[in-house]
Amino acid sequence: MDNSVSAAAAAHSFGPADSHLSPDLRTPLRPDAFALSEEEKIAGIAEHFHQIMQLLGLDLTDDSLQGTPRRVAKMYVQEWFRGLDPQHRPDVKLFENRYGYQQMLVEKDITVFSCCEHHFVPIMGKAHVAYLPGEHVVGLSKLNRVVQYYARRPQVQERLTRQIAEELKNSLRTENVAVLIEADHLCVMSRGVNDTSSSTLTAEYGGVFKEDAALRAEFLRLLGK
Ligand SMILES: Nc1nc2c(ncn2[C@@H]2O[C@H](COP(=O)(O)OP(=O)(O)OP(=O)(O)O)[C@@H](O)[C@H]2O)c(=O)[nH]1
Ligand SMILES: [Zn+2]
Repeated sequence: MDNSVSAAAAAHSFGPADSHLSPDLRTPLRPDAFALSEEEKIAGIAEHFHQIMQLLGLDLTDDSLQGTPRRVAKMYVQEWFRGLDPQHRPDVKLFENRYGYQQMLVEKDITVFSCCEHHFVPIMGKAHVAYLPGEHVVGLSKLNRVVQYYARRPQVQERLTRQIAEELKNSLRTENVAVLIEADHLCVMSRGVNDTSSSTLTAEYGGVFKEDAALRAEFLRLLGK
């Protein structure tokens, strides 16, 4: 590795990528993943995407195509893969449970827009998350933000599901968390096996959700499943 890159990586104030997650759940990132600035990443990706388009035989002087390499690069860095950067990790603040609410809270139909790490095409679907409040409750939007943060990375659905569950367990300070994701994979729909009707369901249950079949059934009933 180039010395200047490793020095910059070492200076990143967030430490090793995903160090707050169990090693088997971390997205595979190199130690120098954050050594380049956002603009340096965009410029580099645009250059490479320009090359891809050239190789496809496209005329990059065409008005409509000219801006595409930079458009794609910005989309990757600022939107599709913004969840790789720990600076975007949501700050999940807890509040004292003054309401004495002890039942399951479900946040359902959270939009999942992710990217298949095998083919770099979209994964689109819904996440449903639930937890049992103890002494603390969380601002509802933080549940959506946690889902979005981990979705905005190259992913497989199994890892995405477990990353969200582990983050919620840690930040909500309870094991009593459930995550269910139903999603369509464009790599299955638009190429290869070309199946437009199948979809993928994954679930992770912690604490009481893992032990209590009736609670899981109640979760699924609240989701209308
Ligand atoms: N487990 C898992 N597999 C996924 C996910 N997204 C895509 N895949 C699969 O990853 C596999 C990659 O397999 P390969 O055989 O290397 O790729 P491929 O030749 O493009 O496979 P086909 O899609 O069958 O044409 C495919 O079966 C994909 O359907 C995911 O989120 N989880
Ligand atoms: Zn794929």
